[in-house]
Amino acid sequence: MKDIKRLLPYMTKYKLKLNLSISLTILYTFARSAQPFLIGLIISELVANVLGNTPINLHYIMVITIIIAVCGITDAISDYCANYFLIDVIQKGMYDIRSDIQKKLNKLPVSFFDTHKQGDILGRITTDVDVVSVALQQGIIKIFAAFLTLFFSIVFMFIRSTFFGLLALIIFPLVYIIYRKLFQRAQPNFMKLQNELGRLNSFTTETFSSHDVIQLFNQEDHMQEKFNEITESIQETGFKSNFNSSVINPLLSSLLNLAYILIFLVMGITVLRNPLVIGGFVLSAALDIGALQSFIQYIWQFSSPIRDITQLSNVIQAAIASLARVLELLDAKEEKQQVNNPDINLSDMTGQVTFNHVKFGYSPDKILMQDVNIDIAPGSMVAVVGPTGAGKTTLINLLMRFYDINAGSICIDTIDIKTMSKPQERSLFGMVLQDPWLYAASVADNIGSGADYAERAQIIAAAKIANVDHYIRTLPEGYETFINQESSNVSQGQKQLITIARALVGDPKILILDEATSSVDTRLELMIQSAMEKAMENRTSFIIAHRLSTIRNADLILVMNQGSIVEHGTHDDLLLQDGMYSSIYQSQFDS
Ligand SMILES: Nc1ncnc2c1ncn2[C@@H]1O[C@H](COP(=O)(O)OP(=O)(O)OP(=O)(O)O)[C@@H](O)[C@H]1O
Repeated sequence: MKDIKRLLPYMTKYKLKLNLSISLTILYTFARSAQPFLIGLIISELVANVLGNTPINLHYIMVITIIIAVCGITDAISDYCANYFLIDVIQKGMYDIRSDIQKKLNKLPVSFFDTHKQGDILGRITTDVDVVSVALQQGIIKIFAAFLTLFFSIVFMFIRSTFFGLLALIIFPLVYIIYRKLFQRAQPNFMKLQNELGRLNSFTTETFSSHDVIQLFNQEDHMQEKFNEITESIQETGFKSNFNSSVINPLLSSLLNLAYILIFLVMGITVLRNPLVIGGFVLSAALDIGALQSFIQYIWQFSSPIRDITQLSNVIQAAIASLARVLELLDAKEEKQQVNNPDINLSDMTGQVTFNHVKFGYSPDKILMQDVNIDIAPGSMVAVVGPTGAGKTTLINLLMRFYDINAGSICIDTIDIKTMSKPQERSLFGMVLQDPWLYAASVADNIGSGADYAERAQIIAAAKIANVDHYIRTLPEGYETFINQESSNVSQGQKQLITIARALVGDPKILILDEATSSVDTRLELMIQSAMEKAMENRTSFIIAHRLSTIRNADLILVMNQGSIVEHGTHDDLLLQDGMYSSIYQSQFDS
């Protein structure tokens, strides 16, 4: 219930349309419920005229018939319009939820994505929001209309006969108790089902994105087994939840039929014993034929809204589970919003970097870096090397403040990076990641995204430094060539050059290059190497090097192992030390 309340602001934002929809629903359910009552009035009048041997009161019958026609037309038109406005409100509400999720994702810390799988997040934005939207669309108006129809029907029944009105009311506590019991039984399974669907989403995203690797390592059978395990669990929880939910409808229908039989029985008795007197109390006079006809119609009509409510039970239960997953994402702890520090003049910064007694662990109980100290002069080229898992990427992650350190400080130009806002700090950096990721947009937009408001001249200048201007000009539409979703219309090496241009477009003070491990042909490799060398000129640069041949000219080489800097110096110094660097270098040289 608390979760459903959280949805309300998304709907009430569109107050006018929502109120219109609610008013029109009240109108059409009233008009619909009035019809049996009005027909009953005509029948009563006809019967009274025939039995009393009086002429048929045509005027009365005519007036009521016109009212019935007006009710019928009002019913149809307002039903249509109520749906129209409600669907509009719901779709706008879902749009708002999705954009809130998108905004939220931008505010979440990097560590959130370490613990939440991509496919699962994707499922929450797409499927879960959709399940909520369908339930609101199919459910909310039907359930609201169902309750109103029941309410108005009872009101009309009471107008005709208080006793039978009361009798009809006994159905409701019965329906409520059964519905609540079955609903509670099915709900945990619906939650499990939505989570399992999230797991399937993650699994398929992972397998599709690494399809070639799976085939390369003959992992198809293993993946198939994992897939079967998830889908079997979905099948099992899907059966349990939907079966429990689907039992509600037939069970309630049987009970309703029993209740009707009871009511008809009492009606029959009142006709035989008029008035019905129990224990000295006059409970009821027999209904006349018109009233009897209205009652029978109302009682049969009861089943329709009750059936609507019960039939929608599984849609609603699935939506409650999906809503919980959506809200969990919306409630995730955000990174603190930071304001730019006005005392910092970014354009005056030189790119000097220091790490002072930095201590860090991805989790507090597993410290990776105990005491890292580095001092890098502005404009130096720094290479970070070391075996896999040594902490090279972590060092960069900390410098970029993707994670906060446990102790110590990291400074740029003696200013602790914690005193800057993250956007302020990150505007000092250009970054070339190991995976040269491009998004579906033109080449120019891809390069331009490396800076705020990059002009065409800046884009071309960056492409020239990155040795990629000539290649771009040979493309069918030059800088306007559209790079497709998978970036499959540019080669791996060309992608790397474009990402170098992207990193340079904002003329950053500090450049980070995570050297790609995948090999490209020798000519392209030379082009990439020369692009990187040009890119590093006149700025502080960090290069995570996998091929030591690229870093011989580095001003400083940091050798990392198990989170610590175990050696540092120039290439020649380190070879003389004959330590870890020397042995890594030797092994690469030998191979
Ligand atoms: N997001 C993370 N959450 C938890 N542990 C992590 C995370 N990222 C890295 N680690 C762990 O931290 C250690 C250092 O990892 P890091 O990625 O910095 O190494 P690396 O030197 O860059 O390795 P490689 O050369 O293989 O890229 C490893 O033991 C790794 O398992």
